[in-house]
Amino acid sequence: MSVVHIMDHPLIQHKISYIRSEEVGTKEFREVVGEIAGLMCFEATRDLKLQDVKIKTPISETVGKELTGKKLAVVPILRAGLGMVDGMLSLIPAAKVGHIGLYRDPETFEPVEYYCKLPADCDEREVFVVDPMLATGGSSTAAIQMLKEKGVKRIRFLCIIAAPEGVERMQKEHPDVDLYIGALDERLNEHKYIVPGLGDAGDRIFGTK
Ligand SMILES: O=P(O)(O)OC[C@H]1O[C@H](OP(=O)(O)OP(=O)(O)O)[C@H](O)[C@@H]1O
Ligand SMILES: O=c1cc[nH]c(=O)[nH]1
Ligand SMILES: [Mg+2]
Repeated sequence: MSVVHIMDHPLIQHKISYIRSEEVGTKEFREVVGEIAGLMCFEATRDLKLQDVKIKTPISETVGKELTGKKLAVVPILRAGLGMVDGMLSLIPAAKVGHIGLYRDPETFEPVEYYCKLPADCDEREVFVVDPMLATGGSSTAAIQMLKEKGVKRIRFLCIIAAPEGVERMQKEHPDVDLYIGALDERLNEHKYIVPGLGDAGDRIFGTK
């Protein structure tokens, strides 16, 4: 069964409360989403593997630590996931970036695929899938399935707000994918929006409504 990490860092909680407000405009919303993504990246990379490295400082020789193991990739689910990419890359700048385009059909709530471009060696990388919202779980489970079909073996999923329904579906369909969740909300409404949530993350990041 996957591990569900709910972020308890005060800065993450504070920033999430801030962007929930309908009074926060596009510029600030986008900036703070990026900041939250950076802080969540810090938490989601805690278990990356290290190896010893010899270093000569201006004072003496010593042994330090450096990252080892698989290379990394960040894969945003378009559009809203794009808002998390720069924050992730500010901590893991050598990561490659793939894109998966999905939108949720407003009638059926099923994900519709419209784009997929991944690093050629993505099957050799640890992949961080990012999307601010995990609602029914349709989009994230589909994106992760697409990555698995390309041979990706180690996947983590990061979202800023999740509904219990989405978490349950992710754990059922992808029990090998650990979840990093900024805040776990109450439920979905009749339109499958997260309550209390923050509205439509893509529209708020790009100012399309
Ligand atoms: O868990 P689900 O029920 O699938 O809902 C979550 C999805 O819905 C939103 O995307 P949306 O379809 O609004 O596309 P957008 O990012 O282009 O706005 C969100 O960014 C997720 O991708
Ligand atoms: O609450 C929700 C649900 C799906 N997508 C969003 O952007 N927000
Ligand atoms: Mg949207």
